[in-house]
Amino acid sequence: MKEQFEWWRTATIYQIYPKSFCDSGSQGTGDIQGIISKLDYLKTLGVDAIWLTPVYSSPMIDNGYDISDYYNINSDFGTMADFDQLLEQAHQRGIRIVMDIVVNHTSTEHAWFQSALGDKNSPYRDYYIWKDPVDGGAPTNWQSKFGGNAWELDEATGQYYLHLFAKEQADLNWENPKVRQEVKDVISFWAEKGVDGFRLDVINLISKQQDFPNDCLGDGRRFYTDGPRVHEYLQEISEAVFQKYGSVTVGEMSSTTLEHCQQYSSLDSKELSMVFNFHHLKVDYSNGEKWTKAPFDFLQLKEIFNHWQQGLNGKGWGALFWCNHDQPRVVSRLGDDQQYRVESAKMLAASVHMMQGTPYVYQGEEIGMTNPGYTSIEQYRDVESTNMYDIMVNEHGVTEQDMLAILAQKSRDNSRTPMQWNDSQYAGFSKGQPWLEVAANYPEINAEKAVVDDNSVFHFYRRLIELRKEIDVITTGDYTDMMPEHDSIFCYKRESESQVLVCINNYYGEVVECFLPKALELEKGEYVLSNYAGVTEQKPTHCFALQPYETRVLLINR
Ligand SMILES: O=P(O)(O)OC[C@H]1O[C@H](O[C@H]2O[C@H](CO)[C@@H](O)[C@H](O)[C@H]2O)[C@H](O)[C@@H](O)[C@@H]1O
Repeated sequence: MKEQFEWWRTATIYQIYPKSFCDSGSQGTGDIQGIISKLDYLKTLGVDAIWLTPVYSSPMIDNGYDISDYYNINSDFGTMADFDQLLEQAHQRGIRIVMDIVVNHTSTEHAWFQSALGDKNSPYRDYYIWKDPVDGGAPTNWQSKFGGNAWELDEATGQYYLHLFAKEQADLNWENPKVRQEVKDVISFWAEKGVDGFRLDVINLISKQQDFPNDCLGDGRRFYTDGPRVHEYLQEISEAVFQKYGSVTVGEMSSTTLEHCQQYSSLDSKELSMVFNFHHLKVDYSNGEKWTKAPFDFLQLKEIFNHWQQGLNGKGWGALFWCNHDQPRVVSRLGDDQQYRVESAKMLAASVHMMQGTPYVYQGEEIGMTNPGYTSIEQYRDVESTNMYDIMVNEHGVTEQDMLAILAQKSRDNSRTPMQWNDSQYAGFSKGQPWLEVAANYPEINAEKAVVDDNSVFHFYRRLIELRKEIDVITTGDYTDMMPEHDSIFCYKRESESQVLVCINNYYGEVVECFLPKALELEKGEYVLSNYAGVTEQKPTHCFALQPYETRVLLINR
């Protein structure tokens, strides 16, 4: 079958957020030379590819997701020569490079927008989405994902432009064929350089319902999420660029559905290789609201995994992940980042890495980095966090103390703290003061310590990455949740004609008894991985006690 020859189905991809990864000097922000200096570390971890979040020219209102020039490197990160060196050095080590492409919107400092602003006759006016005022105000009640109305007035022309994110991120008008041609040109430029793939930012938002109705039920997302022409546009770009260059592609799908994702990532590769969806990361949203402080719903988490694992099997392909630059650290979120930090970080890792899909590891996840526990609004830098703080405190009457507690759980800055390389000043991230405060636990939690400790979270991830290449059923097997009703164990089975793999996880800090069905042929089985000493030497049994946050991976060769 074709998919057996696609490298990314057995690969693990490492996400780098360059601003926070490694500074080769003392400016306090990471750079490309810093990344090059850590390629051997990534080689030791065993990852197949790096997904690099945006390094293009940008005013950095949204840390690079506001691009002002798609053909240049942001001077804070280095030069095009540095980028070419990174590509060459990564390739020399057998590591591929996946670039982030942000084409739902551009920065308002992009030359196209600068020409369009204030001039209805600009050749670039129709590159963006402009509307006349309605009743003297915004054209619709759609909300920006970063807070407030999604339309901003262009005073010179009296029209509004659409921005689904910050007002400095203007949405492109994909109805205009010239915009689609520009997108193809941009992607071709990087593919020609030898870049191996692309991660497409919020790509399912590019097609808006053209009558732009008010949303009396919500924030407007139903009129542009998985919109009317999105599949047509993706097929057009794929045919012109991705298929031509053999690029791997992963689409970030905001608030999407399984049915659309089956089509985006269908096995005929007409659109994308795979998709990110975020439903499993909303199980700690109270009534669907992100800006709340709530415990996670364990049964709902399992239901979501079951829905997506079974729904994509044989129809599409998903990315497997807990962490990225928009999500809090998973060990703080779903694990125990104090007493059982190491055990819970490993258990959470195993529970997604043994599923079907392509795992993504976000920088620092592989050493069990935690949320920093900021206590003051001055410590935050993220545009979404600071906007929402103002809105919740000044417009919704949330107390400052409550909002700080919410940010400590939900802010995107939780994952953007500098990478903890060693126990020297600033965690070895930079010789100068970092742009965002380092988490105070870096003397204990850092890469240097992890690499020399065989029992570290780092070596557990390394083993997970290896197992994916050694055991076929991890890539190909069907998925069944064996205990969907259990209130603390997540135990699922992967099954092919020749193998059965069972991944058993205790999601809580108490010992719990686990009973495996008699039908499992345990006499042919062995434990291939565990986060507790001595388990892999044991013969599997049908009944045993699972320790706090214990994970066991059991393989049965039929
Ligand atoms: O939570 P969802 O509605 O499912 O959306 C998924 C994520 O979408 C946005 O992330 C990406 O686009 C932003 C604008 O370019 C950028 O700021 C972000 O860094 C990108 O990853 C949204 O900002 C995230 O919070 C959502 O998780």
